[in-house]
Amino acid sequence: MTEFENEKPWDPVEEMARGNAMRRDMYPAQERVVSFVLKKIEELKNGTLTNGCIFIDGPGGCGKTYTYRTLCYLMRGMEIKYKTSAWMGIAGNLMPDGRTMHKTFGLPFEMDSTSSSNAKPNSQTGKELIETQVFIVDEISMVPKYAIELIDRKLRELTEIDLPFGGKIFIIGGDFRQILPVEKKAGRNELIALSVVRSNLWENFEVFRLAENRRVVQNDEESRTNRPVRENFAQWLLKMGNGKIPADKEGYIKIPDAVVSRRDLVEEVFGECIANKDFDLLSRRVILTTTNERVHELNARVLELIGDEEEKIYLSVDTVDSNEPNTVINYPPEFLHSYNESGLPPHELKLKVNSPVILKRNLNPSTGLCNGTRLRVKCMHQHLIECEFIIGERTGQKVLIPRITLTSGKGNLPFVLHRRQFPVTLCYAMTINKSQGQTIDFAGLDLETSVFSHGMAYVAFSRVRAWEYLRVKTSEEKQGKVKNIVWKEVLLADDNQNQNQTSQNVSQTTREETQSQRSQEL
Ligand SMILES: Nc1ncnc2c1ncn2[C@@H]1O[C@H](COP(=O)(O)OP(=O)(O)OP(=O)(O)O)[C@@H](O)[C@H]1O
Repeated sequence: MTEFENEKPWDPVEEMARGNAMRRDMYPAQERVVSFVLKKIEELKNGTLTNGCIFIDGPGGCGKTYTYRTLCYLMRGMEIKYKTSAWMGIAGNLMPDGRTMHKTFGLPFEMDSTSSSNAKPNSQTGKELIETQVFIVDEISMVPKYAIELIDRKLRELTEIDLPFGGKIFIIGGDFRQILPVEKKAGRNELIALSVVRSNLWENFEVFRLAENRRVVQNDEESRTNRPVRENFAQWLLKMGNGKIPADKEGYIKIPDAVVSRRDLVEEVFGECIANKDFDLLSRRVILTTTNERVHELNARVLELIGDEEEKIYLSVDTVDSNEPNTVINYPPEFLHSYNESGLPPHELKLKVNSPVILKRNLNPSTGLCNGTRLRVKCMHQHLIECEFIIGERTGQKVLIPRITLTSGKGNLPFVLHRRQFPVTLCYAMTINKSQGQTIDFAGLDLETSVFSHGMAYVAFSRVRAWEYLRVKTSEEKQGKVKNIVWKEVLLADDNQNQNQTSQNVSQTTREETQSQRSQEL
């Protein structure tokens, strides 16, 4: 049920009370965002709004989602029509009525500067976009600027109002210390150019900063007793994200000794859970690594270690869709079955009861089944897999996963491959890129092969709430050090300024080292 469906399941008075209760608990920077948005809503209502663009900058855990949720409840109370979305379904799912941006704005899957949305004035999407007064878009660092520019053009066209985003209130939030838009084969300059901060629209956004990490210092007993250590972790993460931790000339930074793994990482992360058959604990632990090949290796190894649990192998049906009549001859089934790409489940899907799996497609975002949702296998049938949610509000809730037909990504093969399979893969391990937006109880970071892009190390370290939930495997050569790539051009001006102040203290060497790191990446 969304904002636009007839029978709203909420009562505006209750929602207003809920929003106000959350608002009372806000820290001052969050409150400033809410007051500003409410002022903009007043301007919108009395027809004086000329620019409703707002950016909420917040490192992970600083309460962006909490702020969006508060705003949504207040807007429900005020009967203001809003839409919440994110680039990835998993992030959209954390907000009330959250959807993917593709669904919300009718975006095409492949985009460039000339792309257009399929939302026509008379279509359902078009009508809803016209009616919407406030948009909230999360995880903005992953969004290519073309998407935002396309939305701006579409809203101007639909509303016939020549103001940014057609005179709507357009709130974006995120953290540019995190991974940037993913674009195959794009280098540093191209990725930076793709970022929303490089769009002409960027200058319209009023910037608000949230800087208190509320995830690491929650109001529970554990956080209260460990508060100084937790705060130290939050500050270290921020310094890492801003590129303020001194690095050696290859860009490697020292990490605290206590988190360095000196044993086999798989043993260290999963050994005890496997020995105790504690599958609940096990499924909430994940090893994060840099490449898909390494993910497959690690998943296979952990599955092997889990002794005699019931196992099933599901084989996919792979077919080719091409106008080229010889395709089937050129590409025999063995070749199709051997094909793997990150968006597809494998041909041979080997699962055990209690294995954690991750969804590869948005099956039903409104029920929490998004690309990136983590589940635990409970029962394996021939045509269905029974799973339960591992984390979040739905923990323990049961769901049935059917087989579906998935299609290979555009341009990856000279033809389109259709694979009929359960849309899941094992997730004892996942790539750091895939983990963006996930909260993980305990993470092993497999950084023997170093990270290769902006924000990867920061995303990996910031998935957990405290130092004690991390184990990091570094390379033999760089014992106790990990590579930290920070492209300062995408950070906001103040972060760079603070950085400059700090780096004056840190010494000239750091700057030279960063320069050398940059030239290496280029
Ligand atoms: N003012 C607040 N009062 C109480 N709890 C809060 C407040 N702000 C945030 N929190 C809690 O802190 C935790 C982190 O907040 P939240 O998920 O909103 O952060 P975030 O910035 O969206 O993080 P991420 O970018 O990693 O998703 C959540 O459990 C949230 O409920």
